[in-house]
Amino acid sequence: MKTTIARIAIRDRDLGQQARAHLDNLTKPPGSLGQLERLAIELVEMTGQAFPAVVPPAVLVFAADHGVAAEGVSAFPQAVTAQMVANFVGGGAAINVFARQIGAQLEIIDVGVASEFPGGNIERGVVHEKVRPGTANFVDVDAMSRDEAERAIDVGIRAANRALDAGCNCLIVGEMGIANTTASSAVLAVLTGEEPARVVGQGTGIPQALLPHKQTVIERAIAARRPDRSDPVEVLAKVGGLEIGAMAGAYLGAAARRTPVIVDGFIATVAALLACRLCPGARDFMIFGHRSQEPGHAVALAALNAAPLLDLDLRLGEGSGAALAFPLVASATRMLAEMATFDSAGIAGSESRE
Ligand SMILES: O=C(O)c1ccc[n+]([C@@H]2O[C@H](COP(=O)([O-])O)[C@@H](O)[C@H]2O)c1
Ligand SMILES: Cc1cc2nc[nH]c2cc1C
Repeated sequence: MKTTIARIAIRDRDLGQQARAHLDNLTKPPGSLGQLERLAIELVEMTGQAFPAVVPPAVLVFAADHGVAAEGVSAFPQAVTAQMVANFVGGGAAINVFARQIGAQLEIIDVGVASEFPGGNIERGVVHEKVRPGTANFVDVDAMSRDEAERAIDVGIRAANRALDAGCNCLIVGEMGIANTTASSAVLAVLTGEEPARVVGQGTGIPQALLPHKQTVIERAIAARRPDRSDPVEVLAKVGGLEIGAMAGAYLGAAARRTPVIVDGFIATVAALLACRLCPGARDFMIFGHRSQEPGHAVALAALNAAPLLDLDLRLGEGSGAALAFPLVASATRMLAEMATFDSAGIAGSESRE
């Protein structure tokens, strides 16, 4: 982790200025492509390329279980994590559909699934990087040890490096883990100092009436574990999750290689906040794909000063919202590279008006 963080450089603002000038020469009123223009400049600054490439993208989905599921905080049983991993391998989940649509390489990483995969161990189709078979119930004991938290982050760094070594130019990072909205809310409450009441939500769809119970579970855990909010690895170890750590690692890995990464929904954004607390410079390489319906997402986005590209009422996870945002990111790069300039198209610019 330390060597990866040490490699994270700042954005190339000078090249961004040149991209601004180029954008203003393209055949459109200056600024008329709005946020897409800002996105294009950000991509230039991130990659250090005047004409950045984001294809092909890679989707990384980190799966893990959570001991806190035993508190009855999810609408679904823990076994669904392993069952959904089997579904990812079979190609039938939403992220499979969207990854195929955008021509993405898709990798599923088991960083801590607790239950057996249906039909036995899945040898092919899953990268086996299990740090431990699920976290412990953090109401009673720490979710994991500090060493395990660091190993989970390293799993994510390795996954990012594999995708980039394979020639992918943009990362889309997602997760699967029953009860991970409880862990994410706990991490977010600690990192931001917000009341758990402000960051708790229905996750997979628990009834409104169960929200006070979920909130109490988070409050009890934070009171018992007392994580030091200035130590992100400790927060992850005490009240976090293995896939949350791995996602944070993947963002660090992308940033270290100047590669844009599209952040998905609530859990993914809490992991992004964790990565930024480990290394503030990682923020410069993040694009926020969508605004999740989970109420804590707004808190996490505000903590990162982030404005997502889409708002589609999603609350799925898996990287689905980030994958849906990818075509916009690709459009920004194609606008830069393929649009004609006023000169090349023989069109009068606004400055030639009498
Ligand atoms: O990405 C989101 O914003 C999001 C919001 C709510 C739920 N999820 C997904 O639902 C699971 C966690 O929900 P829960 O209720 O089991 O904590 C996990 O697999 C996530 O991928 C994801
Ligand atoms: C079916 C199902 C699919 C998911 N994908 C991400 N989280 C999920 C949670 C459930 C329950």
